[in-house]
Amino acid sequence: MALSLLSSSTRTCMRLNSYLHKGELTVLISLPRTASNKEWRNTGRRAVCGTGRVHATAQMNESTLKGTRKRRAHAPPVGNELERLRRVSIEGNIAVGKSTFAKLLHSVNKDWDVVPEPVGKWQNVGTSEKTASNLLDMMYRDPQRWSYTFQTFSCMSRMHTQLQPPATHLLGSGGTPVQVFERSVYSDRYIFALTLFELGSINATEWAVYQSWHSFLLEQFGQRLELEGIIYLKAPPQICLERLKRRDRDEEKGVKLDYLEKLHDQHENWLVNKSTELHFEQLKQVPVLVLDTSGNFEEDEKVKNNLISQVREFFSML
Ligand SMILES: Nc1ncnc2c1ncn2[C@@H]1O[C@H](COP(=O)(O)OP(=O)(O)O)[C@@H](O)[C@H]1O
Ligand SMILES: Nc1nc2c(ncn2[C@H]2C[C@H](O)[C@@H](COP(=O)(O)O)O2)c(=O)[nH]1
Repeated sequence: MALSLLSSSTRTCMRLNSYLHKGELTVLISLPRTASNKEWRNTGRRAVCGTGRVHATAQMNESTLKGTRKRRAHAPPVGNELERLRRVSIEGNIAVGKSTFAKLLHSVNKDWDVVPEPVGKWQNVGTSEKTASNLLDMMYRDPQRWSYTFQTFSCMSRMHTQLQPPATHLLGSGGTPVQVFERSVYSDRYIFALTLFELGSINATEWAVYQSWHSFLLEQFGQRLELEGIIYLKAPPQICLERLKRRDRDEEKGVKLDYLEKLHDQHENWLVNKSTELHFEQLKQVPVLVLDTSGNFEEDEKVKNNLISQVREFFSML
C-alpha cells in the first residue's frame, strides 16, 4: 500500500477520517482543537483554529475497495471543504419547533444542510414489515420496560446520523457549509436518558451501563462526533404542549405538561445555567445560541428575520 503525505504537521494526531473516492483512500487526520470558545471570540479565529490537517492517499487493492465501497457510498469531502464545514445541533423541548426551524434555515441558505432526527427509525424497528415494532410508542406506553432499550437505539441512530459525510452539494459551495443536526448524542444523554433516570424509568444499573458505553463510544469516535455550535430553541413548556397537540402524533397522546416541564429544566441546566455535569471537555466549550421561539416565526416575518440574522451571525463566528 503506497502512502503519500500531501501536507504535514509536527503536532500530535487526534482525529482520523477516511473517505474513499475513485479507488483512492483519503485519510484525513486533524489535530486537536485547543482554543476555547472565549479565545475564538477574542481573537476572531475560526472554529478550526489549532487544527492542522494531514492528508494521506493510499492505493488499495480491489477486494479491499469493494468492502470499503459498501461502507461509504459518498464522494469524499477533501481539503478546504471539510475544514470549512461546521457541525451544529438544534436542541430544544418536544414540539418547540426544531424541525420547522431547521427547514426554515435550509430554505434561507442551501449551504445549511439539515440532518433530521431519525424518528422514523424509532417508529419502525425491525427487519421486515411483519416484525417491525414502534419503539417510540412502546417507550411511551411502558417507560419502565422500554426506556433503556429506547435510549440504546436512539443514541446509536444519532451516532449514525452524526457520522454521515456531508451532502455532496455542500462540498462545492464557496461559502461556509453547515451540517445542522436535529438533536445530538449529547441531548440523548444529558436531556432524555438523564430525565428518564431521574423519573425512575431507567434504573440505577441501566443508567450506569448507559453512561459507561456512551462515554466509551464518544471517546472512541473522538472529534468525528463533536459539534462546533449548539442552537437552543426555547419556549415555555405550555407553548410546547399546545404545539405538540396541534401536531397530533399518535405516540405522544399521553405526554403531559409535567414531562415537558422536566425536559425544559433539563435543557436550561445544560445549556443556560451550565449546572449539568458533563463528561466531555470539548462539549463544555461549545458555543450556545439561545433563541426564544415562543413567537410564531412561521407567520411573522419580523420574528423570522430576527431569528435568521442571529443564526447567520452565530455561524459566522464559529
Ligand atoms: N414558532 C412556531 N409558532 C407556532 N407554531 C409552530 C412554531 N414552530 C413550530 N410550530 C408548529 O408546532 C408543531 C411542532 O413543530 P415541530 O417543528 O415538529 O417541533 P419539533 O421538531 O421541535 O418537535 C408543528 O405543528 C409546527 O407547525
Ligand atoms: N425517551 C426519549 N424520547 C425521545 C428522545 N428523543 C426524542 N424523543 C421523543 C420525543 C418526541 O416524542 C419524539 C420526537 O422528538 P421531537 O422533539 O423531535 O418531536 O421522540 C430520546 O432520546 N429519548
